[in-house]
Amino acid sequence: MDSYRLGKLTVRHLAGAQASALHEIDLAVAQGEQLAVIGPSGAGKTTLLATLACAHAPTGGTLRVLGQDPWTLPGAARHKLRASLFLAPQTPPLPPRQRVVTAVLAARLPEWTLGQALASLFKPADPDAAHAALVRFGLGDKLYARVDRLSGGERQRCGLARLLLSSARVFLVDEPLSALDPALSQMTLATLQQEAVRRNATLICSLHQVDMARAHFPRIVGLRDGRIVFDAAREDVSDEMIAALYQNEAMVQHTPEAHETPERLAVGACF
Ligand SMILES: Nc1ncnc2c1ncn2[C@@H]1O[C@H](COP(=O)(O)OP(=O)(O)OP(=O)(O)O)[C@@H](O)[C@H]1O
Repeated sequence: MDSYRLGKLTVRHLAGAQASALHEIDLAVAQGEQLAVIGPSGAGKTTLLATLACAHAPTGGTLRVLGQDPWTLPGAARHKLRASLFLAPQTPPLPPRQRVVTAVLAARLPEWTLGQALASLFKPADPDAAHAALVRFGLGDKLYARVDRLSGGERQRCGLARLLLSSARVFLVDEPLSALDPALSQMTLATLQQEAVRRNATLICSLHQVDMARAHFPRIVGLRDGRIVFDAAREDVSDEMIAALYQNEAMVQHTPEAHETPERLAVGACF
């Protein structure tokens, strides 16, 4: 079964300008596939991941998630579908005063009753599982640390450790390496990819590190101005395609019109 099938999908932010954040996106992703989404700032990567996580309703086109249309499902069924999708935002929403163990175990909230959830706030339900997840991200010594005492990179990996405790079949990870040094970046990406393979989960990861994307992901989607510029196997992605994707429009040479010549401007400036 496909994890995703998008047809001419368009998304507009309510508070945004008139332009859509995603414009007529066609995309099919098979279960277990691993792909990186790259593109300049503002290209729409975060919006795409949030839409795939069913956090944003599209304004046009079609979206099928694990064979279902999330936005025609009743609320309870959509909630159940969302539990199969793990969205790891770039800045994980971890309560600052909470212990790391509690924050990581919160990944199990969708499976718990209210009583179990409340009990785990006072006595963590499964600290061994939380510890094992943290070890895989190099945070084994932070189990009982307070979240607000973690560095930015530690907090980011703490958010990713939650993913290991979830029962998700799709991992949607937004710029997981933005606060990490090169060695931690390698380890973090390897852990995410190994876990995805282990449970045959789909991994869709937005990255600013183009070299990491090309080195580690078999499929690369290039996004710019809310549109897919290319969707290709990594061996088919050339340096020219990358350069065009990131080409800065502001740097494009502007040929002045006759009335904008320096002489004319100078005369105008004198008077
Ligand atoms: N909540 C919002 N309300 C209004 N507009 C938004 C909102 N979030 C994003 N946008 C706009 O949607 C477009 C896509 O933004 P998005 O955050 O998806 O890009 P991105 O590729 O993830 O950028 P970055 O690499 O800088 O994180 C941008 O023009 C942005 O200004």
